[in-house]
Amino acid sequence: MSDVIVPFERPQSEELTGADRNAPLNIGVVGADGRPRPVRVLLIGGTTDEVGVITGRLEAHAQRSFRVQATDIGELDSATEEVSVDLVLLIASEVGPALASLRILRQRVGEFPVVLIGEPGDWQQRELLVREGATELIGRAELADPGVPLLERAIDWAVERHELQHELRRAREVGRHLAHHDTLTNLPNRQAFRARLRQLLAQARRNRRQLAVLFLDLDRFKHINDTLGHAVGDRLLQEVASRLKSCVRESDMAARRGGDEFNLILADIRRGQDAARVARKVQTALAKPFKLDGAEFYTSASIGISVYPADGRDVETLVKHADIAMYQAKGQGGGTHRFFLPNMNDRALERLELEQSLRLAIERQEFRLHYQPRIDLESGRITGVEALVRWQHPDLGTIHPDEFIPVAEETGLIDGLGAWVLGEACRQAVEWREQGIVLDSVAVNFSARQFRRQRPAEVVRRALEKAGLEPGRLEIEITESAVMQDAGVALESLAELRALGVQVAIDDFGTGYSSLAYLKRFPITKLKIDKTFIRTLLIDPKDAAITEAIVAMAHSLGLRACAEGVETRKQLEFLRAPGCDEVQGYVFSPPLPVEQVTPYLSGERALIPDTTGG
Ligand SMILES: Nc1nc2c(ncn2[C@@H]2O[C@@H]3COP(=O)(O)O[C@H]4[C@@H](O)[C@H](n5cnc6c(=O)[nH]c(N)nc65)O[C@@H]4COP(=O)(O)O[C@H]3[C@H]2O)c(=O)[nH]1
Repeated sequence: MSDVIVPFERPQSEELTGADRNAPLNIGVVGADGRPRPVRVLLIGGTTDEVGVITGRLEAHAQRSFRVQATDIGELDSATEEVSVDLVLLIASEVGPALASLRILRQRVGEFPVVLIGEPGDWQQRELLVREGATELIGRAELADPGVPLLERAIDWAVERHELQHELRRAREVGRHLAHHDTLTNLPNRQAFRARLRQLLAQARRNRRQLAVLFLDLDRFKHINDTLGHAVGDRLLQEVASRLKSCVRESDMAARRGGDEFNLILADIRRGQDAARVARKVQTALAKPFKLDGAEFYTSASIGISVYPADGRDVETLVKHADIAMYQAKGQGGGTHRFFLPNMNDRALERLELEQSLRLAIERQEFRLHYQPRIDLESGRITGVEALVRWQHPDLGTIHPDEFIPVAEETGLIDGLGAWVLGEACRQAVEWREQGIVLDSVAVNFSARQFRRQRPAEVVRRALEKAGLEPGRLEIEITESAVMQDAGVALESLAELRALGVQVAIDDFGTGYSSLAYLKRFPITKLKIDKTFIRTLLIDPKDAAITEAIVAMAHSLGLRACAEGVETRKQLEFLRAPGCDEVQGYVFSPPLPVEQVTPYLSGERALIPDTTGG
């Protein structure tokens, strides 16, 4: 074996011209430092003269230098063991040895261009040689002719073709990667997740091991996306993806299903609690603030867990059950995990049925509004009513909002339903006015989603205009938790509502976590004390103290205080002392259909506090 080192800087060859000379032949020509390096050539076979001719011609090559190792065809086996080559020149006249050499080369050295220098055989033989790895074929006789730069061209073409093949392979790999990965987060996508889960299930079955599927949905993601824009939402998802990856082992998988939903596979767990540990780890990872665009965001996830084989033996069942468990976690307020339990299935089915009939209910106009009077505690006058929606289900009878508002919220059906409630309440207020019943205000509940939607004031303005109601006669009730979800954005929406002239009450006050700094700045008109405090007012001195404190705080902020859920005369009396302005509750009246409430509003019937409850 000889080793010929050819210096790198070569004068330009007169033989290679035009496109050939400038062709970008990079494979094997660029070293690790980014600088061109000699092309490593393995020259196999040939006579001493031929080896001499070839090395001479390579030395004279215009653009690159070559480092040639020559070996006999018979020594190929041992020669290729430790060489790394960029290009092979194989001299073999017979098809048999040429094919055998090509096969050895492919096995031992791998992928590289091969210029076969031999006797031109028939096309079938040529085809066979190409199939076995010959990139270019030239005749042995042509080597000797210095006037024809066939060898140089063959080398250039071989390298070029090899490079193209290489690029094609890479493009295919990229294509395959894209087909199996989510472009935003670069995590495996849903298809890849399913394929991997199928594979891991087969392994778990063989080895009698357990595995867990986690279904993860970010809490409040839609809110971030809606209010801060998709660009911030996307960056948050990317950051979440990388945190999720760091929570699982190499053998596990973190995948993105789409939107803000992710799946994890824990490939091998000893008991279910191992999955709970990972779920907690994920929550801890997500609890750290996300710094995007110079601002800090917080998110958490609702995680459902299903375990093979207890909760399912196939991909579909395990994913479905983890999804159901995730909904349960979400129902607990998010930021937590739940294991799948068999009875969750029934509840999930019920929910699905509810969702389906809720869609129909809107079309079939099965909703009615009931109105609960609100009374000024000092004068006993009815100041207004709160509109509360009821669903007259054709089979199930009256369904209360606590059962369907959350479903309507999650599915987005609240948009249509909320708009109907608002329009109907405004229309009714105008109808009462036309009957001579003038109320301070009619209150309408706005759900968190309705409020989050951009410009709730616009929806309200249109409803007022359509009904012909003065803005001051409408009160919008928004729960404390909905407002505090993103107090900064709420501040703007509330200001717009107030600018319209409508009144705004914070509902269920005391149950959420109000930032008093924000509360001070909110342009609201009323605080409604949650009925849970009123219920235990006379039993629990702490609730009594909280109620008094809320009334005092409302007054010092220049707001009215309204107590909800007042059921007894004693509660009513208690509320007088701190100067609570208004009350609402069964002690006066439950929410009533319009025909029953109207006589009270018109004064035709008097609203007398109920004494039966004590
Ligand atoms: N224990 C007790 N309860 C009393 C008493 N007086 C009234 N209530 C009930 O307390 C709830 C007060 O409404 P909320 O806090 O706004 O709570 C409402 C509100 O958050 C929501 N909701 C009702 N209608 C609508 C609507 O049109 N849109 C939206 N987004 N939410 C609505 O559903 C919740 C429940 O509504 P309802 O079932 O009508 O329940 C009503 C009412 O019937 C009492 O003395 N004792």
